[in-house]
Amino acid sequence: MTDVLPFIIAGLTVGSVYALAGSGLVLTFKTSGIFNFGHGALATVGVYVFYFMYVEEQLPLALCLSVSVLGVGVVLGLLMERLARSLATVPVGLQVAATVGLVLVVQAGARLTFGSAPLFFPRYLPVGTVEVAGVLVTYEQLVPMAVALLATLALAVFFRWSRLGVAMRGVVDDPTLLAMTGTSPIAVRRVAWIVGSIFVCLSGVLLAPTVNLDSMVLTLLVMQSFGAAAIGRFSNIPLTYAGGLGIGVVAALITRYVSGTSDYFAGLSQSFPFIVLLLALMVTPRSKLVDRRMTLARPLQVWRAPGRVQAVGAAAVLVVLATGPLWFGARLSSFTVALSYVVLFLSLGMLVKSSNQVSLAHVGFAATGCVAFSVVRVEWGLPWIVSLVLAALITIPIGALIALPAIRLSGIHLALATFAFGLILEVMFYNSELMFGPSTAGLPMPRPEAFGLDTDLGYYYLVLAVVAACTLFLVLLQRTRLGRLLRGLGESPVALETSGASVRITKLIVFCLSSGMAAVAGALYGSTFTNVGGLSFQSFSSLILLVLLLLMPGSAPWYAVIGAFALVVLPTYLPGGETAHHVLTLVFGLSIVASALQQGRHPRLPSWLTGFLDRLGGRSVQPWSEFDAIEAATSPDENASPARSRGVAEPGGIGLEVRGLKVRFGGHLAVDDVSLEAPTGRITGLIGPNGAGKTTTFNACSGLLRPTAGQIRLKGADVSSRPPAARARLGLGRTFQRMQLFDSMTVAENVSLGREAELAGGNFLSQLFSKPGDRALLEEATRDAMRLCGVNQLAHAKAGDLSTGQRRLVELARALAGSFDVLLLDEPSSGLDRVETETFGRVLQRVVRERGTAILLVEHDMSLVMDICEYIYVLDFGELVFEGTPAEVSASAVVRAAYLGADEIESTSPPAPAVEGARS
Ligand SMILES: Nc1ncnc2c1ncn2[C@@H]1O[C@H](COP(=O)(O)OP(=O)(O)OP(=O)(O)O)[C@@H](O)[C@H]1O
Repeated sequence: MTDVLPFIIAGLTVGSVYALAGSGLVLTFKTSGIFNFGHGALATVGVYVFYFMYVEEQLPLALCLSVSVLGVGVVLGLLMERLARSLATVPVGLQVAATVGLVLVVQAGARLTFGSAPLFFPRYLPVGTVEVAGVLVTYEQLVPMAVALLATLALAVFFRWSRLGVAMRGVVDDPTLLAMTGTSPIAVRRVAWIVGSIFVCLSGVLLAPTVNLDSMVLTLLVMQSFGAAAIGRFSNIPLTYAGGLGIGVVAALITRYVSGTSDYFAGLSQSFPFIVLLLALMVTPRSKLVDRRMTLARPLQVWRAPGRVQAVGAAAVLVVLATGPLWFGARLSSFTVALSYVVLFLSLGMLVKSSNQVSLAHVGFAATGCVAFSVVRVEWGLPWIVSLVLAALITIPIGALIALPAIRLSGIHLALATFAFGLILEVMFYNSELMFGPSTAGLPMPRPEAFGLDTDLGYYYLVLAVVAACTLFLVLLQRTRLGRLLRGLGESPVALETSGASVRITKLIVFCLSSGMAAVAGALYGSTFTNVGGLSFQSFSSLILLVLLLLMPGSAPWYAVIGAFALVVLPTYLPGGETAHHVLTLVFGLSIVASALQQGRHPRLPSWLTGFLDRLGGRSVQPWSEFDAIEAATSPDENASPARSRGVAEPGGIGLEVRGLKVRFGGHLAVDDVSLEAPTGRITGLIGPNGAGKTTTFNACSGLLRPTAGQIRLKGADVSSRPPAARARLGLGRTFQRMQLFDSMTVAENVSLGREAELAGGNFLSQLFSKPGDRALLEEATRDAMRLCGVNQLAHAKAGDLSTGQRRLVELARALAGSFDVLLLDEPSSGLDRVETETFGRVLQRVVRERGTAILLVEHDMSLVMDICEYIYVLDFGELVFEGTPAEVSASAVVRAAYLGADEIESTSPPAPAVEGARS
């Protein structure tokens, strides 16, 4: 025992620091919904301030501690709250990039101010020991333990008993409600950020004496607290504390008993917190890993130059690059490296820009590709180009491996999982025989020998050719079904899924393609040099790549070209060597933070220029903005056929059946034993006041949430355990109360994707390739659905530019383009005026009459409900309180009580004629 105890105590000490930092992280994530990848950078600021005051200025310890922990904590907390407010509405990639930007700013700022060499950090805690169970424990070990314990206890007490603490819990559950009680959610979050920043600064100052002062090392050490936060499911502070201690102790025991037993385990202790992070993300139920952001991001609208202009631009760039060696001089290899980075940026952009998924493991994929290439080329002796292709193919299964958590995870949790994967790969495997090996010489990366391609010049042209091929591949991919699915996935995965495409398959495919392309980049990069080692592929570089990717303007391949040259070539032209490099890093970091504060908007090109380029490229300016779009949008074409492929269903046949549905959110029963039917050829209403459980019922029917009990049957078959896409393919379509459109796509593309998602389905091949005849089918379905809803004249307008009423019609058209037998329409008329609503009602009646579709309609517009519904169910507080014909519902006192409240109904005499107009 006395042998193990010192390791346990050392583990508890480090674990206490993780616990402290992790608790600060959880506190801020819990209250703001923003996960701070720059958490370690905040600690680093505190530590440098402490160093400056204590070592350089030799000020009293108490003052140094107060300023570096409390003072810096308060200032950083205030700044972070401001940044977090802007991040609440930006896509997750930019959210991650902005907080990573903080790391770049702090790292570059520290190096510019204090130099690049690690600084000696003095021990400032009292020297002495106490004996515990026969083992001497130093004060330096005891103090972090005591501080972390006291801080966590104080936080728990604060949460439990103080008014502000209760408000902090409230701000997570319902910020609007909190605001109504007179407490400002912003003020509450500000306090949370201040407390979180103080915690992490404290953890940094406690950790610093155990390592030499280096901004990168310290930042990464504090990042180890992510594992503790994951154990606390990013929301539970006591569990995070326990997780931090547990990780610290197990890591120390690994150092004692495992690390020395094999080369493969040498990095196990260091990567253990990230292994815990990855495992916790994989085993935590998906429902617990919620996106805590208050407002969901809408994708940013970007102007794209017409195809012809882009082609001319591409040809011009190609000519410049092809003639470049005439003037590159000694920088030729930098340009070759930049070209390999173009491929790396393109591969990351495919994920982040196209499908809104964040990977922080891309440099790891590049490293894997590099190693695979070397093995195939050197050990198997295969030709260069074959080795390049095989490097991609070998890396793809690794991409698929990381895509497995990706399938479950989304948003910030996916970013965390890939971050952990990249770090584990680096720390545990880079130096093993499996990858680059223990020697610093690294792996041989021979170039092709023929045609002078082994010279620097020849190899440059070879890489240029591969880059051109990859770019062409990506451009063509955007025009394929998979390209459209990826855009849909990026903008509204829910819409894609409820239209019939299995987004799991789409995610898997894109991860595989993207990792394969990153492998190509790694091999191209490696062959630029004769030998390459793991140091060239530090996983932290993946974070910088993300920052650059999101800073760069334009669509593929422009952002990749600009990003690669800004990262690799630009520094070679700047005077000042290392200093210039740090200044550039500082600029990148500050720019991404500034961009986040601007909600990710890049400065727009002047409209005269975009107009000129549009005309030059032959892009006709769409008339939709000039004519009265609303009028056009509400003139359904009576001749349009309600497109469908399943034939007309018999009226009164079995459509949707809900049996004994119960949905519980925590302690709240949102839907309580609801049973209803929506037969074919009928519009069935589902009404009830706000919060009655209507949308929850829809979500349970379409498979977006798992009910606590009950059964959903579609056309007689039990679909309760089927995922949303499978239900859609079986004939269940829907629209959403909070509209789910593909905002950067045109109306025609939106509507068409409604049907194409169904054709793509849940099969790899059908997601990758269209069948002959699909195109004609799509065109017909799209045209008919748009004409039916009167949005055909808006066909080329971007969905994101339309009014709410027009967007509702586009969403309906998208649902009608699908071949659904049952349609769930969630408040489809909200945003339409009276005339539009009546027209809308006629469209629905026509669809039901001519297609035999079953429609279940949730509506607050009672005149529309009474006009078009044949049968109505009424929900109140999750329970079905009435059902009947419109006349029976109008006459029902129970229904009026539900809408007006029981007290009011008693005093309303005689009973009101109808619930008409009852709106919430
Ligand atoms: N994800 C969730 N987590 C916790 N509670 C939820 C969640 N979704 C809904 N609720 C709660 O369930 C209840 C029913 O909500 P639901 O959105 O289904 O009502 P609704 O009838 O559609 O209301 P509205 O007419 O305002 O759309 C409400 O009390 C709501 O706050």
